[in-house]
Amino acid sequence: QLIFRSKEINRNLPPSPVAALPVIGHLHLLRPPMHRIYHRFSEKLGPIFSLRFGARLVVVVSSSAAAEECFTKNDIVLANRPRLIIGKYLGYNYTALTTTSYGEHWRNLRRLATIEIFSSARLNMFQSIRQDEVKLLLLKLYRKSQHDFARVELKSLFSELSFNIIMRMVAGKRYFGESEDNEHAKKYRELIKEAFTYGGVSNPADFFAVLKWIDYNGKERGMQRLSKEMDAFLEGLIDEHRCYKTKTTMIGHFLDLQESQPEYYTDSIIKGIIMVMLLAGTDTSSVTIEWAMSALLNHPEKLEKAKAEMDSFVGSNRLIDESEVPKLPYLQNIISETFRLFPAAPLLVPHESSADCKIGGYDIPKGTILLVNAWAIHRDPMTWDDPTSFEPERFEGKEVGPAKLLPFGMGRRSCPGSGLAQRVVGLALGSLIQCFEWRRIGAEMVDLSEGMGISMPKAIPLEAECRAHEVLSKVFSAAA
Ligand code: HEM
Repeated sequence: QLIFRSKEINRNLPPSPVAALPVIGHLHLLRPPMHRIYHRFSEKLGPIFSLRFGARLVVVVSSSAAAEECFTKNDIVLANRPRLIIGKYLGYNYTALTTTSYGEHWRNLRRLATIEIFSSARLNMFQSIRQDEVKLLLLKLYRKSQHDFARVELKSLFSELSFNIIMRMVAGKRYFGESEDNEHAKKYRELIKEAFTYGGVSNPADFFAVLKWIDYNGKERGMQRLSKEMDAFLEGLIDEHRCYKTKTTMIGHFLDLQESQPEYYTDSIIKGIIMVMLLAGTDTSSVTIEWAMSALLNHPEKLEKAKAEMDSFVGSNRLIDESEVPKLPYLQNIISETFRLFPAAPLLVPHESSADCKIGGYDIPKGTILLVNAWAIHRDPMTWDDPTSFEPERFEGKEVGPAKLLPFGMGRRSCPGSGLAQRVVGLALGSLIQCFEWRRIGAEMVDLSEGMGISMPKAIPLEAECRAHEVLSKVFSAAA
C-alpha cells in the first residue's frame, strides 16, 4: 500500500473528501443509497472525485462531459471490470459477460449474445412470449377489477412478468403463474432476489484481504452457498434440454453450438449466460415499470394524456401490439423520463482502468475503479430544467445526447439488453395504461423513495387501485 501511495504523490488525482482514514480510507462514510451519497460528495468536490476503499482508488464521475470522456476517448482503457467477490461466485469465476475482464473472451461472449440473444431476429422470434405474458398479467388484474376498482399489489406482478419472460426465452417454461406456482419455482425466485443483495462495490471484504480471510459479515459464505444452489438449478435446466432435445429455446441453441464447438461452449459458459440474463434482465425491467406507474399515479393528468394517445392510435377493440409501442411518442417520452429519474442501475456497473489515463485533466492510474453516477447526471440542473420533476414533455421533439441520458451506459460495455428491456417496459406499460383506469390508494401521493438493493427498488412496493376498461371484456370474452 505504501509503495502504491508513494507512486501517486506526483500525480494529479481527483479531489477526495478530507476524512479518509488510514487503512480503511473512505469506506466508513458510505451509507446506501450510494448514488445519493456520491451525489452529495460531487456537490462539494466537483464532477470528478476520488475515494479510497482500502488500498484501491475509486473515481466517481457525475457529469455528462466527464462520462462522455470515459466512454469515447477512454472507452477501451476503461472497459475492464474490477474483480469483486460477487464475480467469482455469481459470475462463474469471472467468466460471465457482465463480470469478465475486457479481452478475447469478453468479445466472443458479447458477439454470441448479440447474435443469439439480442439480435432483432431473435427478439422478434420471442415476441409472442412477451405478448402472452403481458396478456396474462392483464388477465390477473382484470379478474380482480372487472366490476369495480380493486386494490392491487403491483411489484410482485411486475417481477413475475419479467422473470417469466426471461425464463420462457431461456428455458421454454414459466416459473410463476396460477398453475405453475410451486415450491420449486418459489425457491429459485428467492435465490435471484438474494443474488441482488450482493451487488455494488462497497463490500469491505473486497478491499481488505484480512476481512476476506475471516469472512467479515459472512457475505462470502452466503455467496458460496447461493452460487452452489443456482448452479444446481441451471445444471438441471440444461439436463432437461439434453433429455428432451428442445430446440426452440436459448438453451437449445447453446447446446447446438456446444455440439459443434464443445471446447468453447462448455456447460459453465452456458450457465454463465443464463445467470447473467436472470440477474441483469429481470429486476431491472420490472422496477422500471413500477417506477413509471408510481410517477404516473402521482400525475393523473399525464396518465390521461397517455391514455388518450393510446385510444386514438389503437382504439378500444383490441390490445396494443408490441410493434406499435415505438409509434406512440408520448408513451416513449414517459419511458425516457422514467429512465432519467429512476435509472435501474444508478451507478451503471463498475468499470476498471487497464492502463493509466486522464479524465477531465486528472490522472487516473491503472487499476482504478470507475463509477459513473448516471442518477446524478440525469438530475444535473446544467442539463435539465427543473430536474427533479416528472415531466415527459421535456423530451418532445428533442434529441438528447447519449452521455446526458445513459440508463444503459455507453460505449463498449453498455447494456446489450437495452432493446429487449425497451420492448418489455414499453409493452407492459402501454398495456396497463390502455386497459385500466388507475388511481392512488387514498389522497396521499405514492412514496418515491429508493430502497436498498442494486437495481434501485422502491422503498415501499407499489400498490394502487385499478378498474378494467371495456376493451378487456371484449378481448377476454372473445377468447373464452
Ligand atoms: C431497464 C432495464 C435495464 C437497464 C436499466 C440496464 C442497465 C444496464 C447498465 C447500466 C449496464 C452497465 C453498463 C456499463 O457497464 O457501463 C448493463 C449491462 C448489462 N446488461 Fe443491462 N439493463 C437492463 C436490462 C437488461 C436486460 C433485459 C438484459 C438481458 C436479458 C441485460 C443484460 C446486460 C448485460 C449482459 C450487461 C453486461 C454487458 C457487459 O459487461 O459487456 N440488461 N445494463
